[in-house]
Amino acid sequence: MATLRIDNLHTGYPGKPIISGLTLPPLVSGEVTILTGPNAAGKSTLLRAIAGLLRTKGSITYEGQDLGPLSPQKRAGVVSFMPQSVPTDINLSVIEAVISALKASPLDAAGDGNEQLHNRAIAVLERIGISHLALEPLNQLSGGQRQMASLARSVVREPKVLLLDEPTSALDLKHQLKVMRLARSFAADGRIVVMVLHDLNLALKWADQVIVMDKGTIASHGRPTTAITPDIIAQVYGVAIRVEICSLGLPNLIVDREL
Ligand SMILES: Nc1ncnc2c1ncn2[C@@H]1O[C@H](COP(=O)(O)OP(=O)(O)OP(=O)(O)O)[C@@H](O)[C@H]1O
Repeated sequence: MATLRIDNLHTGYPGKPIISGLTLPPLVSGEVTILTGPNAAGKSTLLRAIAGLLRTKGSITYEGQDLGPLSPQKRAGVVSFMPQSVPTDINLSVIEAVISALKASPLDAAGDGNEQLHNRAIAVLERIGISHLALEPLNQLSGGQRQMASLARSVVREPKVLLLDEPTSALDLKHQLKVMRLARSFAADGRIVVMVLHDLNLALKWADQVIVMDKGTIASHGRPTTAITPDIIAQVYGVAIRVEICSLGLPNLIVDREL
């Protein structure tokens, strides 16, 4: 079992510290961790820091190896980050965008020729269920289609750690379930999957572990029904909720009122 450890992490933006001394529970391969919490809690900042996109102090280790000193290329071979907003100005087809994510990756450096890169990209589009969009220009896709294409770009490098920032925010109900099922299957491949989600019902039903962040710190963590309780949600969001077990035996969150 591979483990990502984040200890005493400090990060933020120039002149604007957001996270100061954060230690996360271990993130392990095979598991989906859902990171949730109010707007501006620091969730995206945390993912960006793990991805190596922000200056950090403290330690981020994968399998005991400090990721800090790795070159961007080596780090991208370990960690892949799907950002919240998908660029709309890329003048590429979906398949070209997925292949471009592979270029300069360790898989490319391993000497795979263009045909292998193309086949790898097609296989990912098929797995994600969007091979019919392969030749569509990225900038002419719907928001949800673009989000699925962005997911393809983030997984094509076969990262050990997959960081997905609100990957379901533009998706209809069916595609939300599809992405949650895919996230579980990426974990089943042996990856560490971390997703930022606002939908606490998806978190309750699909996560192995939930981390609730608030103001750059951890408000709670653990198995979904341990981390998401009426007390924690009242404290962090100022909202009264109930968690009931539905007829399928799954936890279901009902929002009652603002407090
Ligand atoms: N590029 C940036 N430069 C400066 N400050 C930033 C930048 N991006 C985010 N911030 C600030 O960092 C804080 C945390 O933002 P972050 O995006 O990490 O929150 P979040 O928990 O992901 O929020 P949301 O749920 O609204 O997406 C906010 O106060 C925000 O204003």
